[in-house]
Amino acid sequence: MSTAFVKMHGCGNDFVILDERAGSRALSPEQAAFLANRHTGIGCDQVIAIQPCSTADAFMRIWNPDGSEAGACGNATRCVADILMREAGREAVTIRTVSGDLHAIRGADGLITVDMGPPRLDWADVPLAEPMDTLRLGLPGEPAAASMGNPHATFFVPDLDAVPIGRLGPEMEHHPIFPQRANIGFAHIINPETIRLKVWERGAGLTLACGSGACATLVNAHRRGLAQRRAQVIVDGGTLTIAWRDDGHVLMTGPAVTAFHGEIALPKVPLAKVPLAKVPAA
Ligand SMILES: N[C@H](CCC[C@H](N)C(=O)O)C(=O)O
Repeated sequence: MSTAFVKMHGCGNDFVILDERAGSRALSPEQAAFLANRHTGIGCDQVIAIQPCSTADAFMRIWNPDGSEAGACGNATRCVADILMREAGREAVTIRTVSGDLHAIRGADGLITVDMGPPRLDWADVPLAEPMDTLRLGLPGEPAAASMGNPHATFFVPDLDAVPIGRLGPEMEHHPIFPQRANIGFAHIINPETIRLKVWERGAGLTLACGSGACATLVNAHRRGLAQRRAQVIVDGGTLTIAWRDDGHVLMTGPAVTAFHGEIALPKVPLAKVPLAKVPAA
């Protein structure tokens, strides 16, 4: 029996999105890894399931290519919002995730703004393995840390292209200070309203964009006095506008693009652990 999906991306951060509202399928981690694999499956940075929800427009689940589940995915949230808005003929929807309800609106320019909620800045909420100042972790490079419903560390660097991300990324992703691992952002402050960012994503590797990473980076940059409360975050796949509102909520604005629709036969039996596609050294 084949399964319909839609392939979408936000600034090149790409997704396979399954609509489970007709009948819950509850993907296994192995099936998610199969779908995400760029050699043996469809290929994407995250697999997304849209599921029924009685008190929001839909529930959204997020899997990384290694089969791990995540509590936030900014770029995919815009894509799911686009689907729901088009279906309902509305320009505003609410998507529930394990980290809370996310309100999305479409602007006159067609870009989608998601209220990603407030950042979590206490060490226990990132989470970190021990009490620590999240503004400057006691690690080489002194990254800042924040959660947007998923853990992020931000390294501020003078020259982004000189950073050995292929080595530092996985090293920090798996550092024991991050009991749930972490997404590792490398940010260069061009000016207080413009930041260039690359993210080694937890469970996915280097991606062309990371929406929750852009939010965490703006928050951490402002906390360090390096950026205003609103900035353009330039990622390899495009530009996101991030604003940390005075009420503490972080707004992320950017595109949501449909690449194609398709069908695939989902293997029923648990698959042997699908090898993570080798992430090209940065
Ligand atoms: N790898 C992330 C999930 C996807 C985040 C990213 N694609 C975004 O747009 O926020 C994690 O494990 O927390």
